[in-house]
Amino acid sequence: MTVLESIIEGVREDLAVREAALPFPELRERTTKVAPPQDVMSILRAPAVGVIAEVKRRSPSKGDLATIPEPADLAMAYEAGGASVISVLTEERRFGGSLADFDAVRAAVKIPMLRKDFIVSPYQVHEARLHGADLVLLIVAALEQNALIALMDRVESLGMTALVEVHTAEEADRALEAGASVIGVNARNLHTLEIDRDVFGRIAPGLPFETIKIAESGVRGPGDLMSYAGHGADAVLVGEGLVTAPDPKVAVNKLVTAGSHPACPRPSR
Ligand SMILES: O=C(O)c1ccccc1NCC(=O)[C@H](O)[C@H](O)COP(=O)(O)O
Repeated sequence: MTVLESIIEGVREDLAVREAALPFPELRERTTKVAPPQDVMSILRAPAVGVIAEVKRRSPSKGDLATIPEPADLAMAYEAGGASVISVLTEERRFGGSLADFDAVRAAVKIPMLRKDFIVSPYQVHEARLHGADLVLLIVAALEQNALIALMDRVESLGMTALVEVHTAEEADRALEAGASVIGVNARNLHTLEIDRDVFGRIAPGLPFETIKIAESGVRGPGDLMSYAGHGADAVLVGEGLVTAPDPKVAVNKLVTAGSHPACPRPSR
């Protein structure tokens, strides 16, 4: 079993417990009463290379990264530093995240939020909306094509934006066939956990110019952002490099400053 398969096994077990506690029809009903999501596309289309700053306590590849006793404080630092979007990992077993973290951050920041999890069921999409998500991650490697299409439809029908994650050219083709308008190219292979920062440069230039392109993982400083920008990134998604920084607000701001610097290559759109 690969790392991704084992994560998903745990996700399905935890999901069954939540579904038993709050049946889907009741969840769906509650979702209709939440304030509408923000327009993430216009934010991601801004001329500067944006920063999606992630709340990430630990990971299968690195173990414990940061304790993050108050996710809201970290998220407010990210927002003050100029982040465009906050990503909160809600997977509990491997990443130490939760929907309670998501709620705490949602209550503290105004900018759009991404639910970062291993989404395999419409139930999780409605949960994301109920908790105030604007953007939902869908990982192509974790989904059959029909499921990917159905989950994208579900995300969009709730007014949210799907960030469709790929790691190979074949997965990028599947994302495009499914109609993805925001594609994240993850440098991390979720089966082996190896990071290859060159993957973005191999895949992103082949995507349609109107597709929003997000470079995920392995950003440790402005140099990595500039390099991804050179291959057409509209935004970078950063976890470890921010949660382990001595001052996350300063660390985000260095990336944001690099992304808006005149010397930073801009997406050709
Ligand atoms: O981070 C991991 O080890 C990991 C392992 C298996 C599946 C997903 C994983 N991470 C999710 C992410 O893609 C990252 O949290 C995100 O792209 C930020 O990466 P980084 O800046 O390198 O922390």
